[in-house]
Amino acid sequence: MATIELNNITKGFGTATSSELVLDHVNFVSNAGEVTIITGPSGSGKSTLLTIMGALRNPDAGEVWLSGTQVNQLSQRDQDHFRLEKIGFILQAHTLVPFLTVHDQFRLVDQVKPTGNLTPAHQQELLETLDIADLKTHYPAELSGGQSQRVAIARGLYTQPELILADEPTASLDEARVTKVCELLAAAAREQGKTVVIVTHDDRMYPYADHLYELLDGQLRQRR
Ligand SMILES: Nc1ncnc2c1ncn2[C@@H]1O[C@H](COP(=O)(O)OP(=O)(O)OP(=O)(O)O)[C@@H](O)[C@H]1O
Repeated sequence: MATIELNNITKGFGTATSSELVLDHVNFVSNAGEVTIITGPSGSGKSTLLTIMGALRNPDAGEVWLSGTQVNQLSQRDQDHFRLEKIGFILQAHTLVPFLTVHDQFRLVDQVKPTGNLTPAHQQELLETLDIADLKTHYPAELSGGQSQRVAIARGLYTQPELILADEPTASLDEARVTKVCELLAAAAREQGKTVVIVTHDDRMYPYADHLYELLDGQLRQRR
């Protein structure tokens, strides 16, 4: 069974009189243990596709199947619960809660999802790998773009989710840290059987992907 299966997804934005079709009958499959990268020009709909994949937004038509559940047919409440249990999002850095320290960003996760998260020792190991262990008492406004990004990555992996969906996770990172992040995401797929989908322009990430897709003119084409 595929972990992610999108069937004939369409999504448009616009008014009653004019609408732009961003996704035009898109099909996609990803399995446990795989890293998939989706690339494409700015504005081609990559983030829209990722948010549909993560049940953050519903398509206009088509089916979104995650781990055998058709999530776009669930109620809002059941979608929320599904996301919490199964999906780790690594979105842009501004998703950090501004009034919580780095440490408390994780405590908040513990409050909403009390089970299944990394043990304190594994959390510490993750923070050290990402070189953010010394930043626990800092607030998001006190972090650089790259530091915020690494906190968001750690928070996304902390819940040990079955599906990891990342939007431009390396945009503010230098070469060495890009390698670290890629190794972490690849290890989550290959060693822990997670399904990892990354939207990125960053060609430094491409070597880590099992499959590479390009989104262009509403169509998703497999490049590799
Ligand atoms: N909520 C929305 N309301 C109206 N239009 C939207 C909305 N979200 C996205 N769009 C439009 O859909 C198109 C695709 O946007 P999206 O952010 O998915 O592209 P992208 O490929 O991720 O771009 P980038 O690489 O620049 O982040 C754009 O034309 C955008 O203006």
